[in-house]
Amino acid sequence: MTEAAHQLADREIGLSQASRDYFGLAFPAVEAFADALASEGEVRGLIGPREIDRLWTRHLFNSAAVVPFLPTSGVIADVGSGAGLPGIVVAAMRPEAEVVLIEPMDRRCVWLRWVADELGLENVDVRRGRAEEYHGAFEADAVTARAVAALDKLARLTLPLLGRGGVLVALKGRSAEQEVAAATKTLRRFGGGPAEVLQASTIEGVDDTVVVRVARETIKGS
Ligand SMILES: C[S@@+](CC[C@H](N)C(=O)[O-])C[C@H]1O[C@@H](n2cnc3c(N)ncnc32)[C@H](O)[C@@H]1O
Repeated sequence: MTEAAHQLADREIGLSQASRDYFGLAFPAVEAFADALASEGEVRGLIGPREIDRLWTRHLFNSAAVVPFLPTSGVIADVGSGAGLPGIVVAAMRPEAEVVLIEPMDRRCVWLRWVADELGLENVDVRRGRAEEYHGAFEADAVTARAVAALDKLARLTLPLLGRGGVLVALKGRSAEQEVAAATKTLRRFGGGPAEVLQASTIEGVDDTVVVRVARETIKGS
């Protein structure tokens, strides 16, 4: 192992411990979710073995970064939840909200229902299907998404799920600014206001998570 690799590993372990301490104290269900992903989640093929070592720093901590941008109650939909990122983390940290997890793959829905039940998260509602199938079915106060599609496509999928004043909070990476530029027309077409690219952080000193936030300002006919 090179010196740089050692330093990186130390940083990962330090951050994992800090994250685990923080979530373990404040949100025990997030810690229980980490344990479930690392055991049953790996067995069921929901998460790769390589990801287990960076579960906190790359996945849970990253997922938790959306939470400060979300309302404390109302309906929050997570589109393309997969293994439950960020949806299950959001449900654990926003216990007063109804969290709707929209996921087309049956195997993933079975997992999401199992893990929500295991963690005692009564505010989770798993709906199998594509986001498009739920347009007009309900009006969410917020929608979250991580690693589902570039913003242009994501806007088409998610903005119609929002009521007026609702917010899309998407986890993004370094391409966020370019995605916003490419999505300008689509955002306007679906009633979105200006997209904000924000650095998000739940642990001091770590700010490499990028969140794109868009409010739905208008709805056709209103
Ligand atoms: C790359 S995975 C990301 C999963 C999870 N959000 C994460 O960050 O680990 C993308 C997920 O989006 C789901 N998906 C793809 N198209 C979708 C759509 N139109 N509506 C809802 N979910 C969709 C896939 O089934 C898959 O679970």
